[in-house]
Amino acid sequence: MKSIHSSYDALIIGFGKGGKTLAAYLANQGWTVALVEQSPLMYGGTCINIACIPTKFLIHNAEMGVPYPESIGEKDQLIAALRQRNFNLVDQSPNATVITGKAAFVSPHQVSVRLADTAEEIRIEAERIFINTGASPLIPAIPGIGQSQRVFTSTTLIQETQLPNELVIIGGGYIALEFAGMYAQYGATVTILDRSTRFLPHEDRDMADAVRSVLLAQGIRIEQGASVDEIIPGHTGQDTVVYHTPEKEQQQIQASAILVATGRQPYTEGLNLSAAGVEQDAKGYIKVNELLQTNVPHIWAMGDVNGGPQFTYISLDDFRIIRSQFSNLDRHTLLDRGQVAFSLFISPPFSHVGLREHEAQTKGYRTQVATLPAASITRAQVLKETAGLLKCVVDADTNQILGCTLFCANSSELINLVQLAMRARFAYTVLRDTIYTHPSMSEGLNDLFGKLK
Ligand SMILES: Cc1cc2nc3c(=O)[nH]c(=O)nc-3n(C[C@H](O)[C@H](O)[C@H](O)COP(=O)(O)OP(=O)(O)OC[C@H]3O[C@@H](n4cnc5c(N)ncnc54)[C@H](O)[C@@H]3O)c2cc1C
Ligand SMILES: NC(=O)c1ccc[n+]([C@@H]2O[C@H](COP(=O)([O-])OP(=O)(O)OC[C@H]3O[C@@H](n4cnc5c(N)ncnc54)[C@H](O)[C@@H]3O)[C@@H](O)[C@H]2O)c1
Repeated sequence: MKSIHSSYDALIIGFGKGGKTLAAYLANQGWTVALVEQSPLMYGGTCINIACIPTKFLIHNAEMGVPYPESIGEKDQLIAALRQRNFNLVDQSPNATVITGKAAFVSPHQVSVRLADTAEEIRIEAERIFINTGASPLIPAIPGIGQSQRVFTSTTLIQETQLPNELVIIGGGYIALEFAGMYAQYGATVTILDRSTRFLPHEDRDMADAVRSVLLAQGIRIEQGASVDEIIPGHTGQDTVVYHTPEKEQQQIQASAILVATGRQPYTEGLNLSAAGVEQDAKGYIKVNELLQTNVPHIWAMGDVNGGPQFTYISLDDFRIIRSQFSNLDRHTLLDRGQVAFSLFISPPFSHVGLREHEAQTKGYRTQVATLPAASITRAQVLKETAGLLKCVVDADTNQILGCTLFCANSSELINLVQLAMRARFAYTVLRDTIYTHPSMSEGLNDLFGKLK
């Protein structure tokens, strides 16, 4: 281990995507950098250890038919290797040091760190401080939830080596749907209990209905408007989840595992932000300006903890915003971020960028809209992945693409192509008339945009 100094040019708290990239960048520029991470099992942050990478690996294995216990073992090997690689990425730089311990502010320029191995408390000062501490699962106050041995979060469920027979998922967002698809493919009986009365409430109804029918066909039961009243711990390998429907009818379901996927909250526990005078919003997110500076000008907040969209690529873009303040590169701020695409990794993946049809109409656009069944794309037939629907929304007055939703094989790649076209402000005709390789899912864009007049 490298020796720890009492003072650094930059102190980064948390080993998230933005923070680790910034640590390597600043160290390369000759700054002295300390990166504090509370757990050796979290080098590299949430994405590689407990979120994007392990879940997408497990989803892919499920699609390939690899048995669950084997998949969990392979996943553990993969993330151990990535963890080491991420540690080296920062710590092997001569100007950067990874310090393993829990950081807490003592004053605006000083942080105490309780070292993970010795429990010793050390103090570090830094001219500039970057907070990148992420988010943690939000656990609703459901009676019995604390007593149950079968309640899991996304972090703990993917550590289970045995497949749960009956998985009940509380929530209907990203984690709920990705885990539902994955565990159903591994062979579990899956029920989603979603408090919202509408499935995928932000999506156009035609797209939401297409997703819902595919998940139902995969054997997943979906209860909308389900409010969980109680979890009753059982002694025979199952708990009882008691919930009521919008019509106030009480229902019960048996669960060998219960996944709580009801959102995530900023991770500021123990950080003692008040000692630095850093302000938080009503939900606890750290308030930042368009440069990601907090109200204390030498302290920045990046990644999930600053209340932006919770994606790894947003944390990386937060790095770009901060980098532009310490380099000769053009200034990049939150104001020029533009449209952010996302992909929900169900089978097939569901991806979106820009405005939905209902949003474009609410904003007063005169729209042209087209949809295309995924089955009409030859590549989808080749892949035997014919489920799904594609949709585009175009400004009828300017031919600009307003939004696109792709529920089809490879949509997590295709959506980046559409996003690039939107960013370049291409007319939709560019995507319609581009020569794509064959047979490819991209060719679907010829046909989708070709349906517009
Ligand atoms: C199950 C799941 C699946 C996901 N899938 C995707 C996906 O497919 N694609 C995608 O883009 N996003 C996905 N996300 C979201 C993505 O993981 C997060 O947006 C991203 O990891 C946030 O990174 P971050 O930079 O904010 O910090 P994080 O990576 O969360 O890092 C924060 C680090 O700070 C440490 N820390 C916290 N407090 C302290 C302290 N006081 N002292 C020292 N260290 C501290 C933590 O241990 C942690 O390692 C997923 C999330 C989950 C939960
Ligand atoms: N593919 C990806 O990029 C990906 C994958 C997973 C997670 N993520 C990120 O992680 C974040 C957190 O994911 P998430 O799924 O936990 O949150 P989410 O905000 O996506 O969904 C929360 C869901 O829980 C429901 N809910 C809330 N309280 C409830 C209750 N008491 N009972 C029943 N349902 C309840 C809501 O209606 C909603 O459907 C996401 O916002 C996303 O940014 C991204």
